[in-house]
Amino acid sequence: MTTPSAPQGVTLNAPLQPGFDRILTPDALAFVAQLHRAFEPRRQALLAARAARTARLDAGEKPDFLAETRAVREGDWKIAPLPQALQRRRVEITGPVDRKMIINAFNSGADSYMADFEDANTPNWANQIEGQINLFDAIRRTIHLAQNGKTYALGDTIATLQVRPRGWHLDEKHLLVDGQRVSGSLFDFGLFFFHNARELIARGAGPYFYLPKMESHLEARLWNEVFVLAQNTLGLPQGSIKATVLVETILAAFEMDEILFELREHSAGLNAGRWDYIFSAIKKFKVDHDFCLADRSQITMTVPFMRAYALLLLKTCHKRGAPAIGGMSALIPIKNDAEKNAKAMEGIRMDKRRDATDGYDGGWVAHPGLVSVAMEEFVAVLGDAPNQIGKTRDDVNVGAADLLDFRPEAPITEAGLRNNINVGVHYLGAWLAGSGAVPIHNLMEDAATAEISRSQVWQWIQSPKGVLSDGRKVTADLVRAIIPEELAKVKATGATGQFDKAAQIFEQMATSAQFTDFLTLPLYEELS
Ligand SMILES: CC(=O)SCCNC(=O)CCNC(=O)[C@H](O)C(C)(C)COP(=O)(O)OP(=O)(O)OC[C@H]1O[C@@H](n2cnc3c(N)ncnc32)[C@H](O)[C@@H]1OP(=O)(O)O
Ligand SMILES: O=CC(=O)O
Ligand SMILES: [Mg+2]
Repeated sequence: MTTPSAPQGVTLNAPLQPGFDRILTPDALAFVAQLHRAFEPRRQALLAARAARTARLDAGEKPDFLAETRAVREGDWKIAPLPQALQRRRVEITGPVDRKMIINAFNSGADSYMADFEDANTPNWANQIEGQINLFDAIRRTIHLAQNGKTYALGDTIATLQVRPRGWHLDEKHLLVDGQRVSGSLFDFGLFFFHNARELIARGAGPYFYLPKMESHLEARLWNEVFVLAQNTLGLPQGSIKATVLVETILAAFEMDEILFELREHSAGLNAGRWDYIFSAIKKFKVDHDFCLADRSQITMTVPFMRAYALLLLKTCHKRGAPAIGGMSALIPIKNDAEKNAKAMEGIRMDKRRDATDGYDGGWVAHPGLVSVAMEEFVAVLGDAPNQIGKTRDDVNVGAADLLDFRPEAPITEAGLRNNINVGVHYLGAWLAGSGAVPIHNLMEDAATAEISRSQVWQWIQSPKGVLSDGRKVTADLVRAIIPEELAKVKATGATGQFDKAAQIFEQMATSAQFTDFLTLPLYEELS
């Protein structure tokens, strides 16, 4: 519908539930429309460039560091100084923008909190707008909640807020400008920035963001231009915005210096987004018959290509005076099983110890129950220091071949195949029902981890190397036979979700000859 007060050319295709008008004001919509008109052609051109690059990779091209940006890599420059609020980021908690979780995350004891409109979130209309309302209230400290006999409000000391808008590939179909869907990135960023940038600055912090799933420095340049226009429009000083880029695609790993350089006035460093990174490696080399990774559980941070990526990210950041933030272990606290829980906590401890010892300035956790364990590991290395950006890693030497050293290839097991199918069906079903982050088999699953599961099944069917350790080839027929069995197991957990529909979509995505670029693209079209 076009509301009477909607700006020229702006159409809202969704119900205005009570309170939504606080966010969807005519001025805020006009701001998003301004961003759309300024940047949508570039977004589309960059998405087309992704597709063209994919076609070249499918034809056998191997990524390498860019010849045309050698001067940037070899130049002596640093990012702009960090604001006080982003100097200390030893533990960052992340989570969906649900009201209770927002309050819990702010109060968790973490230095920073990344409110997630991306991997941990189903971008249905209610989640997107309620998430904006929740953040609006939290920033002004008016947020509170009474639920299940408990009351929730912000404590005196809260984490520094960072917000992750959706990636460039996603649309927001409920807002049309001049008849076109707007970008999900610009919708999430635009509404948040319009309402909160000034307020955040007045409260001693600023509009801080995490930027997901970029594949090139040109995509970072687009974000930088968005920031410049946004700051000018609101009359805020250039450089007020700070953004940390997730290096979570294999192609971005070849352009880390360039990404920091593009955003240098607005940069708050890089983060090693491990799960999307693994997914991206599978996606970009999906038709390379020499490439086929083992069971998902085998692809840890210490396998050759992941270790190379983590060290190169760290070295690149510190050379440029930028924070290097570690990614997330999928381990979460395990209720009612002390032994398993102790093992999970030890896993978290080891993960953070490795990052801190390597030189990372902080790392992500998925759950408030993990903050103190992660903090202990960073404090053990950093002491009172806010970060260890001064620890340069000139000893690290990572080349293209190291980033592309895709091992291990074995084992691929029936248990691994079943687990991928089970997780895929469960996650897709939960996502369709509105939950973008779910505990499955005692692990955090979100859009990035689920992407690995479903893309591995696709690749194991397509690749000659997709052979189980008992000698059976993974085939579409085998996968079709297993799906109903795993669907029944998912339903038997009593979890909430649209699992029958999820199983259909999973089967289609896993067994069709064509690879689906992002699982969230077809799923989004299923949302009303
Ligand atoms: C690949 C990536 O992009 S990683 C980043 C994206 N992923 C994420 O952010 C995942 C964040 N984590 C989560 O969503 C959740 O921890 C889950 C879904 C994995 C598990 O959630 P639950 O099953 O609800 O956990 P659990 O029951 O143990 O929660 C205990 C309490 O902690 C709260 N909690 C759990 N995780 C979080 C979180 N990340 N932020 C804030 N509060 C949280 C719960 O709301 C609950 O609160 P309550 O006691 O007041 O009711
Ligand atoms: O966004 C983080 C990731 O690991 O993916
Ligand atoms: Mg990710």
